Amino acid sequence: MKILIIGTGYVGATTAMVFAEIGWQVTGLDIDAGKIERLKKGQLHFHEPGLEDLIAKHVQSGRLRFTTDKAAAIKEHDVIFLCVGTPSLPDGSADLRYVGQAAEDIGRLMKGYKLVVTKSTVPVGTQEQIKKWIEAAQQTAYPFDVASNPEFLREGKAVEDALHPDRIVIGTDSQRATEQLKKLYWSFSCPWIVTTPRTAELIKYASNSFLATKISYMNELARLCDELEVNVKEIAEGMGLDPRIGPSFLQAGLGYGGSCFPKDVSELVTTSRKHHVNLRILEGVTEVNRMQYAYLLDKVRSRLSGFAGKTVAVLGLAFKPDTDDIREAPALRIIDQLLLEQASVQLYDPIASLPGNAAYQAVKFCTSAEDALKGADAIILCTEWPEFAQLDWKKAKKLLKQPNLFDGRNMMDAKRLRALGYYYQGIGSGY
Ligand SMILES: NC(=O)c1ccc[n+]([C@@H]2O[C@H](COP(=O)([O-])OP(=O)(O)OC[C@H]3O[C@@H](n4cnc5c(N)ncnc54)[C@H](O)[C@@H]3O)[C@@H](O)[C@H]2O)c1
Ligand SMILES: O=c1ccn([C@@H]2O[C@H](COP(=O)(O)OP(=O)(O)O[C@H]3O[C@H](CO)[C@@H](O)[C@H](O)[C@H]3O)[C@@H](O)[C@H]2O)c(=O)[nH]1
Repeated sequence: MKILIIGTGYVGATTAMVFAEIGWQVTGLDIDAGKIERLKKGQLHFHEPGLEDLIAKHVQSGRLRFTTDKAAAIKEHDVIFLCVGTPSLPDGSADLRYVGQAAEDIGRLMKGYKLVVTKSTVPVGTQEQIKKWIEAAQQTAYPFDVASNPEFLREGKAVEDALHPDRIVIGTDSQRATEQLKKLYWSFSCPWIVTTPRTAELIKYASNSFLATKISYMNELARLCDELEVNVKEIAEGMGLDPRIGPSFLQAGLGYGGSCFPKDVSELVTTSRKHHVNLRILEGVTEVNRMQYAYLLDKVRSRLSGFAGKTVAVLGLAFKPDTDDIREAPALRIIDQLLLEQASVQLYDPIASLPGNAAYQAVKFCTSAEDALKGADAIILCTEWPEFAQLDWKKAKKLLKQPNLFDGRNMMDAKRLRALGYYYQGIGSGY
């Protein structure tokens, strides 16, 4: 079986690598010629630890190739994975235009049986819609099957997650598709869930929304911790030792960002409303997350008695470490607000950069953390890059105008920094 991956972003490039790694012949197809040119040379167009080396290895061996030639690619491959983006529409629901375009291409250009597998995160009922799009575009009624196979990898840990998944979920009504997918994933020994397309689609949204719920729960609790002079990190530790709760996703901070949680929670809430079901917990999760950055910013504003004329060092831009992805990054909301309130912003991130638009012209993008601290009245830590913990904070204090440190990721040792003379505030850092 030859595998075609449509869309070579985070999920597509990683999926292509995984199938090449277990021995299949794989082609990546994208409409973005710039991305394909780089991938052909074994270069990645985003930052993901370990992925570029593996892609380069398989490009060199000839097991992995990349193209923009839709007609040839669709004709030559029996199994096609859809890995295109599904961003949010203004009403919060998923924009399926890229999925629709890819399905239409498949219908129009197929010349024999195809198995079309959706890895993109898509709303419940999308497999039925994909079938209709393909059928509508077909000139000859070649047979095909569709299947949902949601992806659970995390950015920054994509290689590890994709090569060692904790489950594989397959949603299809076709026995032939199930058998083909089991053959494709031959080397994986994790649990399998084979179910209906709708169930598979909902498992993905339910998983992301539950993880987002854990985070918002801890963020709300952190606000109470601040009032009660209790440290939320110790609460998380105490809770996490209960195996029914588990230690992960209990870190309070600036809230969740990235290309998945915000849009997926929003899609599930929007779809539910269309079915006259109000997911009140998830509405609360979204609301807590929306205001979490403002919670920290209020503390900074109050400490500085307003932002006008003040210099603020923002450390970290990416929505989390080990990625250059800034989609829905809390740091962006913070920078927007600081600029609005006429602060001077000095920003540093080890790999992420600001969008090139005029709104951010006023931000001084620095080449080191130390550079960003020079003359600052306050520091806001927005991403828990390890290099920030390793900074010489004693020396750093001398660079600052005022030693105010606001830790949006609760990553620093509060006692040590206070002993060094910093005014330190985390989120729910309590005492
Ligand atoms: N990023 C993640 O960590 C992650 C994890 C799990 C699931 N997902 C889901 O996977 C999907 C893809 O996410 P991503 O982050 O990889 O997106 P992305 O934006 O990084 O990549 C999507 C790619 O698809 C290409 N594309 C769009 N339309 C196309 C078409 N008709 N033909 C060929 N290529 C086309 C784009 O040019 C782009 O390169 C989304 O539904 C997302 O929710 C993402
Ligand atoms: O305890 C925690 C854990 C995470 N976060 C934040 O939550 C966001 C998302 O983090 P993470 O889940 O690690 O990153 P993603 O790459 O967005 O991965 C999520 O979204 C993907 C896309 O759907 C899924 O495939 C993954 O399973 C799911 O973890 C980030 O802003 C983190 O800073 C917290 O604030 N506290």
